[in-house]
Amino acid sequence: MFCARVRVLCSTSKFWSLGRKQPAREFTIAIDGPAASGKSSTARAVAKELGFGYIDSGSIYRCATLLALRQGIAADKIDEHISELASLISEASMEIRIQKDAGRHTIGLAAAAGRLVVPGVQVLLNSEDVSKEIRTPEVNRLVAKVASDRSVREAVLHMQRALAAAAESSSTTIRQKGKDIKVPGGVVMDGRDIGTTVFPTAELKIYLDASPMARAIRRWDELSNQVKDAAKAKRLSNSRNTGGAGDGQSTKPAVTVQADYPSVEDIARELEQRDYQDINREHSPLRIASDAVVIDNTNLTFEQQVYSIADLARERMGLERKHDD
Ligand SMILES: Nc1ncnc2c1ncn2[C@@H]1O[C@H](COP(=O)(O)OP(=O)(O)O)[C@@H](O)[C@H]1O
Ligand SMILES: Nc1ccn([C@H]2C[C@H](O)[C@@H](COP(=O)(O)OP(=O)(O)O)O2)c(=O)n1
Repeated sequence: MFCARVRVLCSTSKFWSLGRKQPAREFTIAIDGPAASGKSSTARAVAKELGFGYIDSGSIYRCATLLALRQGIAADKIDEHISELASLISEASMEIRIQKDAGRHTIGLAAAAGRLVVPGVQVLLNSEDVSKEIRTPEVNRLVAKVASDRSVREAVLHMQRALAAAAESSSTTIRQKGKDIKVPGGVVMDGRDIGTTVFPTAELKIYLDASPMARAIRRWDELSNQVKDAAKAKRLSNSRNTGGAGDGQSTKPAVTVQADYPSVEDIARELEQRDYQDINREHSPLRIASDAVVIDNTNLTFEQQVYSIADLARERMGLERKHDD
């Protein structure tokens, strides 16, 4: 059930090299910020609100990291194998599929979003669904290191721009106050350097932030929901295999929810380390673009942040705001 689908085959697509002129765009929203500040969930919901395309640029760096892990490249050997890795990325095909409905894995997200629809995203690397594999602790640990290399960033930049060009929605006309108004098509992309490097002329740049503890707690909530979900699925499959549905006849012990996910403090440490690497790297570090609107969502609801960004975009497109503050 997909409402949008983009595919980029790196080796055959038309690319734009670093520094060359960007393709003309209608309306681009760049959302940057530190890890777990709410970028991707917000970007997906804003894209859905405005009928725009969406690209999660972090997933491209995560795919690059997965390629490195699968090649057996050790974390401390990345530098030695970087040109091999950059050509693997250039030869890879990647597809980002936007799902209409929030899937099982987004239960926490759906709760946070209230009545907002937050589409899920499926990521395909060389036609294989790697949506889950790119979010494992191994990838989390290595991704900032992989993303710090210039040749990797150059290969990913080509992919980002090509994916965005393919994902951009086309313009439509609406009737407002008796007048026909052109609504531009567009794309929302989230990451670390979208407003500074990838789309420096984006029509709207948002820098999303939240306190380190709020971010760690949100990630912990996500993990604990995933673990509970997995345990529930296992319980269901066990009860199916034993022919009962929790009827007390089963000889197998009930599956208990294992606390095999990290503590909030562990997550806070991991986020802090990754932020440090992203902020202090030489190439395209995480920075607040001078013309970005900074939103600290520590005390905002998910809906508040999505609606305020969507309304800011509407204002800049010459449209009426839809939500009152
Ligand atoms: N304002 C908010 N209040 C509470 N939870 C939020 C808010 N914004 C985002 N979240 C939740 O925070 C978690 C991390 O968000 P995510 O979009 O994955 O961040 P990022 O892409 O920056 O890593 C998700 O579970 C999301 O639903
Ligand atoms: N435009 C981007 C997007 C992500 N990155 C890097 C930096 C991050 O540590 C990793 C993973 O990004 P991702 O957005 O998936 O990470 P979080 O969801 O915030 O935990 O990729 C980047 O350097 N530039």
